Amino acid sequence: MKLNLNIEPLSNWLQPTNEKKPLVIAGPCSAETEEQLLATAHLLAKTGKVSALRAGIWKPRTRPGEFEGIGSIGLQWLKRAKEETGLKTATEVATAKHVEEALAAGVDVLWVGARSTANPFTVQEIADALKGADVPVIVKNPVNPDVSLWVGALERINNAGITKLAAIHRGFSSFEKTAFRNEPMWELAIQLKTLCPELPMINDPSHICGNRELISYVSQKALDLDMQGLIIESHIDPSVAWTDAKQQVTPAALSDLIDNLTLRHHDLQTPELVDKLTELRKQIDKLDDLIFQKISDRMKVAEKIGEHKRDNDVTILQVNRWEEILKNRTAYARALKLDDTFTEKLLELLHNESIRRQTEVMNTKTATEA
Ligand SMILES: C=C(O[C@@H]1C=C(C(=O)O)C=C[C@H]1O)C(=O)O
Repeated sequence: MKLNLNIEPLSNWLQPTNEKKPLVIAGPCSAETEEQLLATAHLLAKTGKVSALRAGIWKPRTRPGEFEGIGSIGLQWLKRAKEETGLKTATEVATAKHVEEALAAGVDVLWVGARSTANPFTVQEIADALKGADVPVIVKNPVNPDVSLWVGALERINNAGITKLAAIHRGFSSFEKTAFRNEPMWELAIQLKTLCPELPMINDPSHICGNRELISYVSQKALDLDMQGLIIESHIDPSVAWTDAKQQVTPAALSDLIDNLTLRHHDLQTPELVDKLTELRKQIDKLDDLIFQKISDRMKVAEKIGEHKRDNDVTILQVNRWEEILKNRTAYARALKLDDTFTEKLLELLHNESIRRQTEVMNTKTATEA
């Protein structure tokens, strides 16, 4: 399936400040005071590495009673920051009223937050308010790992006539506690990119990481996955930030971080390098064929086991055997330098398919019964 969006290239509305560096949108999680926003904006502009200033004006907070954003007054601060620094401005909108006010105040880029993307009513309300406007909109992934909701939100906004469109990958809520605040689940960003290769994708390492330490690793990985830009939270003094203090970086730290990122080419630069890649890809093609032949052989044996079980009234699932396979194969694969998690996922896929095939066999009548 391909996703048919009518979109303009990112370069039509936002460009990196330097072609050797990624596109960067940066700024505080929240606009707190006019002084904080202007001081941060000036330092960010001075780095020469930032194309747009981000700041939350209306903040969706999980629990009531926390700082819920400075509100409409912040739009005037953004306007002033833009006049003084020349940086474009970006803020989150979650209601029709936010859209109207942000457009009236001349905000350059609007983004739809993860909680809004998860709710089609909210996205439709935002889309309706955007009708007739020629403003860039970036849509964060939904909080839950569901690419359809992300796609649906992009379609609703695009159907409202917005062609300056991009996606933000900010990671997904997960039940498991990991090193990340939001699990990157890179495979979902890859899925969206595969559905719509022309859709610009911007990574949000601040919200994926939840702490400063991992930001450069996640940023580099995003660039290596061919994402076009980064949106990074930066505060003049993160230690006193009213929101997300742990994940914000100073403008100076942001500047160092960008200096240390490598922007790789999308394509190889010479015919010799292309030939080398083609040769290696031929090897991959052959190996993939062999893998699938072996998987097919394995499934045929599983079906024979299924027939044997059917003829002798034995259950398909045999937990002891399954556990033995998991243990032995993981050890075998580990010795071959394969990652345990990868091996377990692969074995689970094989086991599920083996069970599905045996279920079919079980429920097929034998020649004598028919
Ligand atoms: C094939 C069998 O049936 C099931 C499938 C297995 C497999 O595909 O390896 C292992 C154990 C069973 O849950 C079996 O019993 O050996």
